[in-house]
Amino acid sequence: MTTRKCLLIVEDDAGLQRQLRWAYEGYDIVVAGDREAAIAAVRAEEPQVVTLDLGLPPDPDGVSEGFATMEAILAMKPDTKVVVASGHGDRSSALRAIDLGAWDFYAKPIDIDALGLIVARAFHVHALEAENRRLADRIEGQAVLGGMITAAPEMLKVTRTIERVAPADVSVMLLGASGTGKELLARGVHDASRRKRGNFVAINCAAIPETLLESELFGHEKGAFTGAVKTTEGKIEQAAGGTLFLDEIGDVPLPLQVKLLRFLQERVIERIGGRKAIPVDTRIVCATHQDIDAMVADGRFREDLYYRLAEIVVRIPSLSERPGDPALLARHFLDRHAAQMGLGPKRFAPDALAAIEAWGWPGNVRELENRVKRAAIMADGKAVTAADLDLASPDMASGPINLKAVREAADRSAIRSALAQAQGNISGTARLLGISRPTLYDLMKSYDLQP
Ligand SMILES: Nc1ncnc2c1ncn2[C@@H]1O[C@H](COP(=O)(O)OP(=O)(O)OP(=O)(O)O)[C@@H](O)[C@H]1O
Repeated sequence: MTTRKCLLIVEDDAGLQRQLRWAYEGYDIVVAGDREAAIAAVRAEEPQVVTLDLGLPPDPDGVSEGFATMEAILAMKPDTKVVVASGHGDRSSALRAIDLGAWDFYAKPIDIDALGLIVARAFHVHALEAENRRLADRIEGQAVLGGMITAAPEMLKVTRTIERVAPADVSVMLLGASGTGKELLARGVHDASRRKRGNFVAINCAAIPETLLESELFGHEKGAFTGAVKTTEGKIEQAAGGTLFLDEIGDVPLPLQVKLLRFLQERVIERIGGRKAIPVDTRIVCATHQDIDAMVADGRFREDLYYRLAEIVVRIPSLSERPGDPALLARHFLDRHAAQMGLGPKRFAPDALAAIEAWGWPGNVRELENRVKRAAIMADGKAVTAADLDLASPDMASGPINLKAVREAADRSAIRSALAQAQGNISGTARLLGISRPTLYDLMKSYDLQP
């Protein structure tokens, strides 16, 4: 299905209206001369992209009507890409417009070719975002792994595997780096199994001192050791009829591995200080970020326990191995945290999205969520920038980075700073950068930068 592309031109100058109406090919063009007509056109035609002159009647020399029109359009259809026209040298209104949610701006007098590029890119991004939302809705709609957001084929394969093995009551071992979503997937196993009405109990074996881990897992009888003032069930018993998630299984010490193996073989436990074997029906899902095969090979992890725990092994790709997921997840977290903290709608500035895709995400989804949450609070206006995410210099990123994106970011930042120093003068900017004017024009065109 091809969607009709509709462009709304909001312009009060009749001459410019005529010029712009014929400047584009491939779009349905609608023209409005004031706020009321613009709002009516948005309601009736639902244009994906709007070019908006800020100086509209009754305030043709000011910006108040233009901003009021933009706010009304974005309140009605927040996904609309509004491209704002700023008067000669009026960069402060342009920046204010971006802050209030405009997609981009162009400087008057109009260069039809440059504006055509901005409009084409706005349609393209609008279509991509609509597709992203459609995918996210489809995935969020899946009951089984309800909280899992992904559109990457590598991860969708993982979620399909989880859905298939969940009802089979086999033990599952999840292998993946920290913050890749292992606990979320373990919950997914539980929720998709016949045990979903039972408890899901999680324990991080690396976070509990060795001396306490046995009691945490197996429980103890009253008086079993100093401080054991009452009989206490361990996590395995608490998860009876449900699922126990053993995170960082590689950190379980060897003596405790023996006890765990006995439970898995005989399905009974003995509390510390207890004399009787208690039958317990608990399913185990475990996870580790360590190289468990190597641990088995050099005797740090029992091979017999490994085979009991790893009837099914699922490898979870790191975030950098899931193309498109960083941006998809970032938008999801931004919407969620902005709403939770009552900050009003927020969106990412183009430099933020480029930085998100370029970053290596060594801390995976957890790092992404933390950065986005912090950035939602730090951002001054509606637009969250790369600096708010603390990702201003992708060349400092650890892990795999995208060289093209790094070069582009460096080019953009050098051109912006030279433009500012030369106060928008093209010859002066080219001189500062040590390049010719035509080269500067080409670069500005390809990066959509305005003087
Ligand atoms: N695909 C995803 N969609 C939405 N949220 C996710 C996704 N993956 C992870 N998260 C969220 O990211 C955070 C980290 O995920 P989780 O705790 O499951 O990772 P983990 O691999 O178990 O980490 P660790 O090994 O450090 O314990 C959680 O808040 C989780 O809800």
